[in-house]
Amino acid sequence: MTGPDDDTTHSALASVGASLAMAWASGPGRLLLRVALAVVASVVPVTAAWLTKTVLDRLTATAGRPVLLPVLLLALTGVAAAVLPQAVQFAEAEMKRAIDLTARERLYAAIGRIPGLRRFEDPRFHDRLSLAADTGPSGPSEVISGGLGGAQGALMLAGFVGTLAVLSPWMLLPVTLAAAVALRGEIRLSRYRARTIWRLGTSTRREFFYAQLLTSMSAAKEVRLYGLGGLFGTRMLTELAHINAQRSRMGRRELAVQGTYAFLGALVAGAGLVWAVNAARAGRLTVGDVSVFIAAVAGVQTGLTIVISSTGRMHEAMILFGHYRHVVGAGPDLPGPPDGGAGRPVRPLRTGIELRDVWFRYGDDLPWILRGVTMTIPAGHATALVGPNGAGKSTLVKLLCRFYDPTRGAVLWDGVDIRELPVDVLRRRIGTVFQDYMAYDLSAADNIGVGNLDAMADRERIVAAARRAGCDPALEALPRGYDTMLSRAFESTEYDDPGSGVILSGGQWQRVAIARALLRDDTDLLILDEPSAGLDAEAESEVHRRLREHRAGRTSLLISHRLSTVRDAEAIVVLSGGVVAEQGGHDDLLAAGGIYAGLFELQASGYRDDVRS
Ligand SMILES: Nc1ncnc2c1ncn2[C@@H]1O[C@H](COP(=O)(O)OP(=O)(O)OP(=O)(O)O)[C@@H](O)[C@H]1O
Repeated sequence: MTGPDDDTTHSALASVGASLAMAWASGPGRLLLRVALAVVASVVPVTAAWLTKTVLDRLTATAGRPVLLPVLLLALTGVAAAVLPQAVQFAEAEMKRAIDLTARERLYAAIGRIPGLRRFEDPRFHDRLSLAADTGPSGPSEVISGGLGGAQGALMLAGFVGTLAVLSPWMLLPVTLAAAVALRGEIRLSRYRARTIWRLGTSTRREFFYAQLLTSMSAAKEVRLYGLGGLFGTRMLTELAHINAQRSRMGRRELAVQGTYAFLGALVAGAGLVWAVNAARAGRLTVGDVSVFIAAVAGVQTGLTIVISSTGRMHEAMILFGHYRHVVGAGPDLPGPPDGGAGRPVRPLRTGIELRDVWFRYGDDLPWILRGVTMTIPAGHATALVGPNGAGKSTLVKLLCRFYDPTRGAVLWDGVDIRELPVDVLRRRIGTVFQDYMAYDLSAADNIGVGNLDAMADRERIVAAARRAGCDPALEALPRGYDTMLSRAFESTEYDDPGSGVILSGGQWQRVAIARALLRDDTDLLILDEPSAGLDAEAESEVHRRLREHRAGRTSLLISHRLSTVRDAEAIVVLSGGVVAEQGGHDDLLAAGGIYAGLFELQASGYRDDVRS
C-alpha cells in the first residue's frame, strides 16, 4: 500500500470524477443548485463594481444623466450579495449531508464485502480505513465545493482582470505574478497537509486507543485495579503532544506561506491605489473609473484568494479521498471461485470435511502455525480437537470458516476445495461459537437473533435456541425479558428507561453465544471452540449434555481443554507443534499412552488428589 505521495495526477483526477459521480448519485438537483449559485456568486461582484462606476460617473457628469435604473440594479446586486453566502452555505450543507450518506453506505458495504480477516490485521490498512471513515464521507463535497469555489473565484477573477485590462493593462503583470506564486505555494501546502495527516494516522489511532481505554467499561476494572490511569493517560498525552507538534508545524508553515502572499497582494493593491488617485488628479480617470479600479484590484485579490484556497482545499480533499477510494475499491482479500463465476453450489455435507496437508502462517515473515495437518471431520459425527495453548486449534477453525486460505494444502467440503465454493454460502452452512465470541450492546433477543438473520424476528425460535443453550430461565427473568438490553452503554430506546440495561455474568454470556450458534439449526457443521470455559461444573455438564443431544447425528467439531467434555466424541484429534500428533477414540488414545493419555491423567489426578485431601 502506498501513501498520498504516490497519488498521481491521474488518481487525483479520478477522485474528481468519483466525487462528481457520487454527488450526482446522491441528488442531481442539489449539485445543480450548488453550481448555479456558484455562477451567480461569481458574477455579482463584477456587476456591482461596474454599476457603481456608472452611478458615480452619471452623478459627477456635467450634463445630468438618469441614475435611477443603475441605482436600482445596484441595490438588487447588493441584496443578492447579502443573501448569496447563506444560500451557498445551505446548498453546500444539503449536498454534503446527502453525499455523506451515500459515501458511508458505500464504505461500510465495501468493508462488509471483505471476506477474510487478513486486511483487518494490517496496520496500514487500518490507517487508511480510519482516514477513509473520517475524511472519506466529506471528501466528495470538499472536492466539489473546492472545485466550485475555485471556478467561482476564477470567473470573478476573469471579470475583474477584464476590468483591469480596460483601465490599466500594466497592473495585470504584478497581479498575475503574485497569483502564480501564491497558487504554486498553496498546492505545495495542500500536499504537505495531506502528507502530515497521513503520517499522523498511527499516532491518531493510538491516541484514540488510549483515550478509549480510559473511558471504556470493559477496561475500567483493570485500569483501576492495576492503577493504569496514569500510564495510559501519559501515553495518550505523549501521542497528543506529537500530533499537536506536527499540526503546529503545519500551522506555522501555513502562516508563513499565506501571510507572505497576503502581504504581496496588499503591496500590489496599495501601489495600484496610488496610481489611480494620481491618474484621476491628472484627469486621465473619472471618479467612477477610480471606484471600479479599486473594486477591481480588491476583486482580483479576493478572486485569487478564493481560487488559491479552493484549489488547495480541493487538492487536499482529492488526495485524502484517494484513501476512501482505495478502501472502497480494494476488492476481496480472498480469491473468488476459480472460474470467476458464482462458484460451485454448496451441497449438504454427505461425507465430511477434510484438511489435506494444510500448512498455514499468518504472514510470510511469521512462523508456521500449521505444518501439514491432515485430518477428517466425518459427516454426522462428533470430532474433538485438543492440544496445548497455541497449538493452532482456533487457527484451524478460522481456516474451516475460510477467514484465511491455507498457505499450502486444501480444505475440502465433500471432496471439493472450499476455495471453489461461494464463501457466503459456505459460511451459512456453519454455526460457530468462537472462543472470543462477541457480546453485543443489544437486547437479549437480538444477541441471539444475530446468529441467523432469517430467524431474528422469530421469537419462538430464539427462545428455543436459548432453551437448548440453557439460558432461557435467566433471560426470561430479566426486567424486560428477552427485550432487555444486555448493556449499560445505551439507554433502551424502546422503553426509554436508563435502568433497564443489565450486565450478564461470563457464563451467562457464554450460553447466549451458544444459543446464537444454535439458532442456525439447519447448518451442516457446528464448531464449538471452548464453549464452556466460563461455566461452573454443573452448568458445564448440563450444557454439554444439551449440546450432545443437539449434535447427535450432526457434524460437529468441539475444541476443549477439559478432556472430560471430549471423551464422548467419536474421534479425538490431538494437535501439537502444528501437526496432528495423535488421533482416535478416547479409550484408544488412553491405551496408546501418548500426549492425550498424559493430559487426561494429569487432569484426572488433579481431581483425585483434591478428593483425597
Ligand atoms: N491473527 C494472528 N496473527 C498472528 N499470529 C496469530 C494470530 N492469531 C493467532 N496467532 C498465533 O497463532 C498461534 C496459534 O494460535 P491459536 O489461537 O490458533 O492457538 P490455540 O491452539 O487455539 O490456543 P489456545 O488453546 O490458547 O486457544 C499462536 O502462537 C498465536 O500467537
